[in-house]
Amino acid sequence: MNVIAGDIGGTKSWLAWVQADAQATRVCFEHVYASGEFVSAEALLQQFLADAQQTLAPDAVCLALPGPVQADQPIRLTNLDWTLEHAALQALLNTPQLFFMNDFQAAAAGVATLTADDYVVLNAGDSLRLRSGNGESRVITGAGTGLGLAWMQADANGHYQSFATEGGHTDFAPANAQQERLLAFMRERFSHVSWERVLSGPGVNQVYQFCLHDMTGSLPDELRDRGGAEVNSAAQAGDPIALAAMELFTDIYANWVGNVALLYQPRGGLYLAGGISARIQTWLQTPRFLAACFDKGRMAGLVQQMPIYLITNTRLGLQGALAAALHHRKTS
Ligand SMILES: Nc1ncnc2c1ncn2[C@@H]1O[C@H](COP(=O)(O)OP(=O)(O)OP(=O)(O)O)[C@@H](O)[C@H]1O
Repeated sequence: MNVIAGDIGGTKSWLAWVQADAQATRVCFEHVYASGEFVSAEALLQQFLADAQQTLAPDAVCLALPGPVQADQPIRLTNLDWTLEHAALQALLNTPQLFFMNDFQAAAAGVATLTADDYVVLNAGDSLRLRSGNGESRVITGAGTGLGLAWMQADANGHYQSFATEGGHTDFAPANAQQERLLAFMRERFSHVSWERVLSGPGVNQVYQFCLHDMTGSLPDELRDRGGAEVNSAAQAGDPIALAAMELFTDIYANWVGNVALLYQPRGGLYLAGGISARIQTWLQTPRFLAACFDKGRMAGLVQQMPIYLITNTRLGLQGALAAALHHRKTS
């Protein structure tokens, strides 16, 4: 059968046309598009159909979307000015089955497709004692254009079902005096300061601006617009303000990961994904990351038991959307 799988993001959209049978899957065409170059999902998919040059109609299409997904309702994306209408897209794609799912729910579904080369261990936790993932709950979170979070629970057959959340939009909580100053700085700019406002590409820029203001007392216009990639490379080049910003970002990322560990107790694994995580691998492997992650007072020992993995395979969301489409076809 012919399947289109897509991982739609605020920055990039990754689409693939795949042929699958009971034995194997074969990628016929795959491409990563810059989301901002398209006015709508329709425009993006029209371009994809033209590029893929397939003659048959797809039997199923699964699109992973950044934002809350509710059946039978138009879907507004969180960090992209697109609204997706199920019926209109289904007609455009000429498919009998079009599924929408949350992007981190898809990333969660993609965890089952990973091999040992696709992730690194940040904290071994009790995974060896528990023989990792044997029916234990798992959770996946990560910073990209936004901050995603989904959790997974194994069913009676050992197949992990994934569940979306909008946890990235919960209230940011500062863990120390410096972070309290950051919160005050951000409250002047946003009516609601969520974890995503801090832990995302735009968030790296906010943290950098805060450090600039906090350390020098001024905020020159020419230094305001430094994106995640620019701040990260300036830090590596030794820029003291960018360095302070990346350290603060790493601490706050760790605080969030520690919170997620306490909320879900994911003894099957706490996975980090998202476009930023793999790109800041060196920061996540510094001792300060785990130190801040475990800094949970009387519950520090509990957080230490959770295995924490950094996923380095950037194709995760696409693989998850494809796995979900194939599983759905099999069970429907
Ligand atoms: N080297 C880097 N260091 C830190 N941040 C980076 C780096 N390169 C890119 N980014 C940030 O990563 C973000 C893009 O993340 P990602 O690739 O996950 O995009 P996306 O899949 O479109 O996002 P989402 O699914 O969250 O909407 C951008 O905001 C960018 O600023």
